[in-house]
Amino acid sequence: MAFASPFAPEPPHRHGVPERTGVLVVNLGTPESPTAPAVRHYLAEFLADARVVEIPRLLWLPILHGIILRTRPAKSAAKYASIWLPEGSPLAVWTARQATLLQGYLGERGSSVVVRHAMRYGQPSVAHELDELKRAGCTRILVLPMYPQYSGTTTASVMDAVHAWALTQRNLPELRYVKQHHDEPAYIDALAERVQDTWQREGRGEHLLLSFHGVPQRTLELGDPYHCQCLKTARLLRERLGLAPEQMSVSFQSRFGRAKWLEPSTDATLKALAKKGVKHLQVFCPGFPADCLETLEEIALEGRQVFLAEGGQRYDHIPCLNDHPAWIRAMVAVVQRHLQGWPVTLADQPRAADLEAQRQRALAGGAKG
Ligand SMILES: C=CC1=C(C)c2cc3[nH]c(cc4nc(cc5[nH]c(cc1n2)c(C)c5CCC(=O)O)C(CCC(=O)O)=C4C)c(C)c3C=C
Ligand SMILES: [Fe+2]
Ligand SMILES: [Fe+2]
Repeated sequence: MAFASPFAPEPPHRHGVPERTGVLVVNLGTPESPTAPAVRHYLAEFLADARVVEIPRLLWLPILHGIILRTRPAKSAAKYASIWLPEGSPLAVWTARQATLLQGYLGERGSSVVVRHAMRYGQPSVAHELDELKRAGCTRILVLPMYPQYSGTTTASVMDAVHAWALTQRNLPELRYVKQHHDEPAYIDALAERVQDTWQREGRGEHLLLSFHGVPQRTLELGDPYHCQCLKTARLLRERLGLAPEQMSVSFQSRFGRAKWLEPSTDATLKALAKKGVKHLQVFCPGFPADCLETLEEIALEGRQVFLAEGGQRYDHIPCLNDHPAWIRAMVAVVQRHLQGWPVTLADQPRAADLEAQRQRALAGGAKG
């Protein structure tokens, strides 16, 4: 008698079908709507991940379900409502668009590379998108987390989700990961272009603040390289922009819970800069490839109020990389470096003049929103 197999059945072998390579762009995830129930559903999955909150489950789950998920969703939902786009959550809109553009730059569908995107928490799930890549004939898959700086709290959790899917597969694809790209020259170039775009439009501020998402201080003490990688990104960007050390600061935002998080906090830094007499401040978030709640609400809205209340006069939030062509080129560079050794046929390297046209075509054809 046959018993149920833990491994998914495979389609019959197909001979002569060209093998393809998949690229899976993965970001954090975001609620389906800016409502308390949707935010509760999202936070329940996100904050139950032991990579994210490193407290023994027996202690943490009662706090999560008994306190956090009863109080936080309504407050967070109001914040989400203040930044929601007609097409949906900014994080979802930008991530989908980035994947579409990356596909456009790597070659249109039908070339040997297939690009899809997934969310670590919520939809489209990592498992579903890996199934789709396999169904599309991908026998090799490169996973590209949208976290330039590696952290056990984020990047490793994306890897966990891939491994959980792999446990269900009989015929595994070859798997590779982009672990980090915090010092990739094309990423630093894209960050610099983003800042320079704002300098051209608004003039150069007196000071540039780089705000990265925070993590508990303890993760640094336990060997997480995140803090170090943030500082390296910041130094490379400062050198690339030709700024002196005293013209730029680094801070960490979005503290959660009572434990000590990385310092200095963005909030305290905004106050300190205003008190020191900085009148025109520009704030940028190099660790977030896509604008999201943490950049549009916490930095662009709340941060401005904090700075102006302490005596600052001009505050510019520099948008995240989003669909900036220099960022899509940087994604291409990162992917190409990681595809080495795999038999990939990319579309002919597009001429610079064709890139913008291709970008517009990709946007018109495929992007959500
Ligand atoms: C509870 C601990 C948290 C850790 C550790 C953490 C690390 C971390 N997060 C990002 C990127 C993003 N976080 C976002 C939202 C968000 N983050 C936490 C908590 C931790 N993050 C919460 C509770 C939330 C939800 C919003 C809220 O209720 O405040 C987002 C934005 C999501 C969106 O929908 O727009 C991003 C992106 C990184 C890079 C990181 C560690 C390096
Ligand atoms: Fe976060
Ligand atoms: Fe926040």
